[in-house]
Amino acid sequence: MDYAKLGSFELSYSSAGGAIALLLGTYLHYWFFKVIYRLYFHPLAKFPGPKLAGATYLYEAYYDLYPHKLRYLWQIEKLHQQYGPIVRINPAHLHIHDPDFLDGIYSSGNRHKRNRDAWFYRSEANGPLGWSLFQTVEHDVHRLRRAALSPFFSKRNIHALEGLVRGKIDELVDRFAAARRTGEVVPLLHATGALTMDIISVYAYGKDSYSKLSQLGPFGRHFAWVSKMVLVMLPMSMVERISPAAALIPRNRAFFKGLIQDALADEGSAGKEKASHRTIFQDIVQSNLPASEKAPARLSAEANLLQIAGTETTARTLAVLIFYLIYSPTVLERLRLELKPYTDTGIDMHLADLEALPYFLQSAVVTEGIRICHVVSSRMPRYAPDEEIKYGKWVIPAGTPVSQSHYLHHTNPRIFPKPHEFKPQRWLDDPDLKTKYFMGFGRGTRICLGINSVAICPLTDNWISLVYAELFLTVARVMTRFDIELFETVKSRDVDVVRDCIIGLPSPESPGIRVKIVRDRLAAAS
Ligand code: HEM
Repeated sequence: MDYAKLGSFELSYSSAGGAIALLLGTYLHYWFFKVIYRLYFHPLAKFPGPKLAGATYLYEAYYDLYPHKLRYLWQIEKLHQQYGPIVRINPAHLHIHDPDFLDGIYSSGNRHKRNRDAWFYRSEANGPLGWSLFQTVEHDVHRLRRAALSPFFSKRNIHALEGLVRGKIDELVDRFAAARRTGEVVPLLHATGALTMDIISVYAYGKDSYSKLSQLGPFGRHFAWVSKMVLVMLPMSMVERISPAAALIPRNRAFFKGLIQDALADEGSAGKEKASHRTIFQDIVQSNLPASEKAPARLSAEANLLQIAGTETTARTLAVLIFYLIYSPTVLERLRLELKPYTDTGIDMHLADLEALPYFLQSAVVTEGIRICHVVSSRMPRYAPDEEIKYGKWVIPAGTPVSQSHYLHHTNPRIFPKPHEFKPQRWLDDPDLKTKYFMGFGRGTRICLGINSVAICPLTDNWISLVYAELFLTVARVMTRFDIELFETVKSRDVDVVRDCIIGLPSPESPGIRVKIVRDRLAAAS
C-alpha cells in the first residue's frame, strides 16, 4: 500500500470536510445574526405580529406553499384577530386591516407617491408579466407607461369596443341557444372565458391567444431563482409538463413577437392610416415613450398583461354573477322587471340605457357581483418611497410595503353585514358605500385600467368602460333570454373562495360552476 498517497487522501478529505464545515458554520451564523437583526433591530421589530413571521419568509411559505396551499390570506385574518389592525406578516411587510385606511395605503396623485412591491409582484424580467405596467415598481415610470396605454382605452376606440362586445356576446348567446336544444351541460367559466378572451385578444391585438392566470401560484415569489432556471434552461416540452401555466410565458412571448413585427412593419409602411383596427403595439410605438420603452420585449409584456388581466377577471366575475342570479330568484326577478321595457319591445339594449337603470347599474347587482366574486382576493402591497405613513400611533418607515387584502376588506362584516350573502340592495341603501369602501378594481394610481372610461355615446355624453360593457351587456342579454338551472353545482365547493392566488379560487376539488339552459324565451315566443 502506498501510505504516502493515503496520507494525502486523508489530508484532502479532512480539508474538504473542514471547508464544508466552515461554509456551513458561516451560513448558519449569517442566518443567526440575520434573524436576530430582523427580530430586534429591524425598523419593523416594534410592530405587532408573530415572531416567526418577523424572522423568516418561510412562515408565509408554510401557509401559501406547503403543507397548506394558497391559504396565507386566512392566516392573516387570524393574526388580525390576535394582534389588532396592524400586523407584521413577514420580515418586511405590514398588513393593515382597517376599512377606513384604504386611501392611506393606496393614495392617488404625485404628492403621495406609491410604488409597487417588487418581491410580491414578481417584477423580474422573465416573470409572467416582466416589464409590464402591472409589474412596474416606481411611481414615475408607471405614470409614463400608463399614459402610453391609456389612449387605447379611450374615446377613440369607442366604435371598435361596442361593436366588438356586441358581436362576441351574440356568439355566446347562440352557443347557449344551441345548448338548450341539445340539453348539454355548460361549464360556465369556459363559456365566459371564451367570450372575454375573444374580446380582449381581438380588441388589443387583433388575434386570439392563451391565458391562465389562476395557475400561476406563489411558488415563483418564494423561489424566483427556481422559476428562472426552469424557464431558461429546460426545453419547452419539459416546462409544459412541470407547469402548463409557466409554459404560457415563453409561448405567449413567441406568439406576440410575430404580431409586434407586423405592427412595427405597418407603422413604417405608407398605408398605415388605412388600417381598420389599431393594436396596442401601434399605440405604444406612436407614444412619447423613450425608445427603450418601445423594445419588442416591453411591447410583448404589455400584450401579455392585457390578455391576463382582461380575461380571467371578467370571465370569473360573469360566471359567479350568473350563478348568484340563478341562486337568488328574487334578485333575478327584480332585474328582469327592470329590463322588461327592452325585452317586451325587442329593442336592442344599449349600454347607455343599461347604465341608467338603478338596480342594474354599477351600484347594485354588478357591483355586488364583483364584491362577492373576490376575483382579486390578495393583498396588493405598496410602499411610499419618500414619506413615512402614519397609522394611529404607528409611524411606518418610508420604503415599507403595506397592504390590505381585497378579500378581507370585502368580507368585513362592519362594512358589509352578512358579507357572504349576495345582497345588491346594500349598495342602494347607502349611496356612499361604493365611493368609500369598494375596492374591487383597486384604489389609487394603480387602479384597474379596464375601467378607464370610454364614451359610448359622445352625443349624450355617456361613458362606459371595457369591463362594464362586458358585464352589463352579457348579464342583460343572457339573463333575460334564457332560464338557466344549476347542474350539480355546490356553492361551498364551486363558488366560495377558499384559495388566494391573487385571483380568488374555489376548492381544488371543484369541477366548476355548471349549468343547463332550460328555456330559450325567444325560441318559445316565435
Ligand atoms: C371584473 C373584472 C376586473 C377586475 C375585478 C379587475 C381588478 C383589477 C385590480 C384590483 C387591479 C389593481 C391591482 C393593484 O392594485 O395592483 C387591476 C389592475 C389592472 N387591470 Fe383589471 N380588473 C378587471 C378587468 C380588467 C380588464 C377587462 C382589463 C383590460 C385589459 C384590465 C386591465 C388591468 C390593467 C392593465 C391593470 C394594471 C393597471 C396599472 O398597473 O396601472 N382589468 N385590475
